[in-house]
Amino acid sequence: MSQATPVPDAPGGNSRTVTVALDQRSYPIHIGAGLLGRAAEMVRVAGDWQRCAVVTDATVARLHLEALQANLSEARLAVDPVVVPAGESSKSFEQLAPLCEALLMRGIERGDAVIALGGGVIGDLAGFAASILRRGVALVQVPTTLLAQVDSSVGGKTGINTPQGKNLIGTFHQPRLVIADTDTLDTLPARELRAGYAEIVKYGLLGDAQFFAWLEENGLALLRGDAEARAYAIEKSCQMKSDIVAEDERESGKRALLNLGHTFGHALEAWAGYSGDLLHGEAVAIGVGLAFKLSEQLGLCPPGRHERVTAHLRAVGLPVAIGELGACGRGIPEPAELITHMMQDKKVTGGRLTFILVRDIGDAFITRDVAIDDLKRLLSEECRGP
Ligand SMILES: NC(=O)c1ccc[n+]([C@@H]2O[C@H](COP(=O)([O-])OP(=O)(O)OC[C@H]3O[C@@H](n4cnc5c(N)ncnc54)[C@H](O)[C@@H]3O)[C@@H](O)[C@H]2O)c1
Ligand SMILES: O=C(O)C(=O)C[C@@H](O)[C@H](O)[C@H](O)COP(=O)(O)O
Ligand SMILES: [Zn+2]
Repeated sequence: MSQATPVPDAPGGNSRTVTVALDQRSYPIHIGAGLLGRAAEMVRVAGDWQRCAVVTDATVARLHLEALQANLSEARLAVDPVVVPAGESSKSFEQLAPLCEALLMRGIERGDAVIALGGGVIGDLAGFAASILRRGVALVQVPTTLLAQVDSSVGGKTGINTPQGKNLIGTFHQPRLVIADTDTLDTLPARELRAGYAEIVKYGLLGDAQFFAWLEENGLALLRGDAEARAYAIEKSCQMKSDIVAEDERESGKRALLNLGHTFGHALEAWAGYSGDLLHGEAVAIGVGLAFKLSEQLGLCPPGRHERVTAHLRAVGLPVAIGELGACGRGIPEPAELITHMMQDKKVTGGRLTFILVRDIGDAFITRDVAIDDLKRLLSEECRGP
């Protein structure tokens, strides 16, 4: 279990700390209110860095950069921040090159750190830049979306998208510290909160039926701002992800469970052109629904589970079926188009697709045994519209 490794000092107060246990590269995830204004003390404990360059997006810069930058400046750690445009399209070669050059221009050396302040887009992009800058500089993740606090800031996957597919160019580069200030979620739009919630539901579905049942009871309160429910769900999600990453850092086996819903979801995002029409978490929600539907159709999972899972996702306002995509104005994808995108998935081996399917709620498994005809049957039913 990841809790076993000694943790660098926790910030105290009402915050909670989860540790990702990776021997010498273990790191803490601090979760709590008001942590942005105390970041420098945590940064000082995590590493002996001379300077820290904050990378953020334009929206987060407007809302949350000042609190972090002022605190780093007081501790004489700050250089000028680098601000990139907000949105998924920034996870691109077009943004990566100027970002790397901007970091070099600010004199970021091997003994310095990059701080990713923002959602998963900034975490993945700045994390990738940190991993290749001078062949690797330290990374601190300061996630400001629910999705980033429960998922993308943890585990070290970094990367960018290309027309060929999601995250096909990237690295594993673990952060040295994660600071999840739950106050930042107060400014997050409801749609973004729901998208992050989809990844929380994913944890229950892949490995903890009781957690899913808790979400059925408490999910709406969490989304409406219940601080205790939020903190619990963030900690629980980080703990589940940390345990898996500690066992299988580079996804040679078990880590692929974290991809539940993503084989479908990433194909849908590529089809939507990485636009704001379909958020990552929304694509994952649809993908999770499809994983349960396929599992039921193949007789791998008892009947009724797809209904229960999609009922909950629908109740919190997430899409659960490809047919619902018609509403975003792009029409509905063709099954063949989706299969072409799916064939670019990083889990494809020897030309065979890998799926994360389920025996039940809380019991996911990895399989290469889905026949292409079964997939085609599912998609041709799904791509018909409502
Ligand atoms: N590396 C991983 O393990 C991992 C895991 C899951 C998802 N991801 C990636 O994460 C990305 C999605 O991340 P995301 O959902 O955080 O999207 P995002 O980073 O685009 O953030 C969503 C939107 O919210 C805005 N925003 C961020 N914080 C805010 C705040 N506190 N208040 C108001 N607005 C705020 C952003 O400017 C953006 O417009 C995808 O690219 C996905 O592939 C990576
Ligand atoms: O950390 C992981 O491992 C995950 O799979 C988490 C996913 O939620 C995330 O979207 C990840 O970026 C997908 O990874 P990929 O390797 O399929 O690109
Ligand atoms: Zn994801």
